[in-house]
Amino acid sequence: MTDETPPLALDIDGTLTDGTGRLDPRAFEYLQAWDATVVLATGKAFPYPVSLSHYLGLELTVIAENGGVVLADDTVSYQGDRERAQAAADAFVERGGDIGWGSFDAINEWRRTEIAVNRSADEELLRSVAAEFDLEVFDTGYAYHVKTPGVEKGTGLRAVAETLGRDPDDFVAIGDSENDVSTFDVAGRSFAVANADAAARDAADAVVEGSYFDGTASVLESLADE
Ligand SMILES: O=C(O)COP(=O)(O)O
Ligand SMILES: [Mg+2]
Repeated sequence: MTDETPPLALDIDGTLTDGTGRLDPRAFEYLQAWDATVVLATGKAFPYPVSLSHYLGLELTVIAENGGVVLADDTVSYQGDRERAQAAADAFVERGGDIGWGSFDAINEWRRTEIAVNRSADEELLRSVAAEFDLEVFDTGYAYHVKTPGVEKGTGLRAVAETLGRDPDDFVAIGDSENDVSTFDVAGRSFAVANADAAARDAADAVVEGSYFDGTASVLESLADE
């Protein structure tokens, strides 16, 4: 490795997981050995990336809820209107929609800034109700996220970089879906894994050959060889 190891901004679902949604065990090996900041940047609620960072032995530098929650250097900030998202979700259910996570909703229980809906839901109805509440819907391939427009992982990455005293351009981003497009725009270099959706593929500097963590591992290996 010639240059300094670059800091990473990594999506979780579809990027650190395998095709069945489970965390690829190699993620532990690669990320524990990474000699620079690793930011987990996810659509999942705050506790998920915090727990994962904790058990990876990483500093808690986290972007959760698609940029709704940002934690760096022991400072947390929240962006996005959960109450408005909740009102939209309630209206969606009133009109016959189903949030779809069952009776204990672990997906939204700790969510502070948006609402996530199972992809089995009626997408057309969800999008029209969200629009009535001036909210947008992101489809990550894992959930529909009913969120405040302008709240994005990329804005979160800018905030993290500033807190850490780094240039956002120093970061290498890897992801798989439309909620990673803003991260790709902010980071200096960006890679979509082969399972990525069209939005992520178009926004990335490069689309790698491997899917899921195979693709991510190939990027990390090539960065380590630079
Ligand atoms: O929670 C989701 O829908 C997707 O999560 P991700 O951003 O880590 O892929
Ligand atoms: Mg993803």
